[in-house]
Formats: sequence, structure tokens, C-alpha cells
Amino acid sequence: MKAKIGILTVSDRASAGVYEDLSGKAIIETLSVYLSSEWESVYEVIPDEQTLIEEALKDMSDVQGCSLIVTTGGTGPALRDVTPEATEAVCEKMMPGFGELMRQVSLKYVPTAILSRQTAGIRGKSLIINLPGKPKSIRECLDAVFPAVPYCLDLIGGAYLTCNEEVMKPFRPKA
Ligand SMILES: Nc1ncnc2c1ncn2[C@@H]1O[C@H](COP(=O)(O)OP(=O)(O)OP(=O)(O)O)[C@@H](O)[C@H]1O
Ligand SMILES: Nc1nc2c(c(=O)[nH]1)N[C@H]1C(S)=C(S)[C@@H](COP(=O)(O)O)O[C@H]1N2
Repeated sequence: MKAKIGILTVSDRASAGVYEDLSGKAIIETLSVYLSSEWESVYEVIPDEQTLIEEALKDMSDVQGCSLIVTTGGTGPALRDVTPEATEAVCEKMMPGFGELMRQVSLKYVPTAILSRQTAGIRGKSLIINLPGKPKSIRECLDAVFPAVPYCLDLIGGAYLTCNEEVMKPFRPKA
């Protein structure tokens, strides 16, 4: 089965066309490097509005059937940063280890890593992961948490992902 992966860019300015969405592109590029199994993307760019974020996450999970949904942007402390709230509102179960690890690893790159409230959670058969908005944060964060993603999808009944092991080695304890 071809995996579907949602890429959701949450940015007032990227959605208004003020700048090109380099972060969504970076997610697609990074996943293309990691994954050896077939997959297709479901891609959307929306402003920092909680109801729109929730609608997009629900659509990608329930209607499009995405096993994995990666968001970028809106994780900080600013008034309009509400991606973690939207994620929590649509998830049945939170996966706090993802945010903990990404913040810890990000501190190697920027002292402002602790300003991201990025989290992750499960909605149905979808794993939703928040990444910060900066294009360079995408690879920094995904390199850290992606080894656990394929097994997480196995556990929730999502698509079976395989990786190009020279660049990304997934860990499946029962394999
Ligand atoms: N999707 C994106 N594509 C390209 N650059 C981005 C993107 N998101 C953020 N950036 C860059 O990172 C910087 C800091 O991110 P910031 O969190 O302010 O962006 P943002 O949340 O997208 O902002 P806004 O929603 O106000 O447009 C931005 O000024 C921009 O240069
Ligand atoms: N790996 C990584 N994490 C990072 C950053 C980064 O450049 N690299 N930027 C930080 C900054 S400056 C902010 S304000 C927060 C929140 O970013 P967001 O609101 O764009 O999601 O993420 C932080 N986490």
C-alpha cells in the first residue's frame, strides 16, 4: 500500500505569498531522501488560525488517510502561534517524547530551541508531528525523531515505511 503523508505549512506569510514556503518543501525533500517505500504527499499551506489547522489535520487524517502528518510553523510563544493547541485538540493521544527529543537536539543548533512548544500525537491511524517554522529546523528535527516513526506507524495500524538505511535507520524492536 502506497503511504500517504500530509505536509501542513502553518504560516501567515507563506500562505499569503509574502515568501515561498521553503519549510514545506524541506519536509518533502527530507522524506524523499529517507524513504525507500512508495509514498505520496498531501500538501497544504494555511495561515495561523486554530480552526483552519484543526480542519486541515482532520481532513488529512480522516478523509485523505495520511499515516503521517508533519506540520511546520506556529509552535512558538507569539499570540498567533497555535499549532500545538490545534494538534492537541484533534489527537486522542499525545506523544510528548517527540517534542522533548526535538527540543533537546535543537539546543545544539540554537539557544532559542526552548521557545518551540512542538509536540506530536495520534489521531486514528495517523501520527502528527509538529516542526518549527524555520526551513533549517526541518532536517535538524526529523533526523532526531524519524528513527522511531516507522515503528510508531506499525503500532497504530498505519502504512509500513521502509528507509534508505545509509541515510536513515529506522528501529523496529520486534524485527
Ligand atoms: N514556511 C516557511 N518558508 C520559508 N521561510 C519560513 C517559513 N516559515 C518561517 N520561515 C522563516 O523563518 C523566520 C521565522 O519564523 P516565524 O516563526 O516568524 O515564521 P512564521 O510563523 O511563518 O511567521 P508568520 O506566520 O508570521 O508568517 C521567518 O521570518 C522566515 O524567514
Ligand atoms: N532545530 C531548530 N529548532 C528551532 C529553531 C531552529 O532554528 N532550529 N528555531 C527556534 C525558534 S527561534 C523559535 S521562535 C521556535 C518556534 O518557531 P515557530 O513559531 O516558527 O514554530 O522554534 C525554535 N526551534
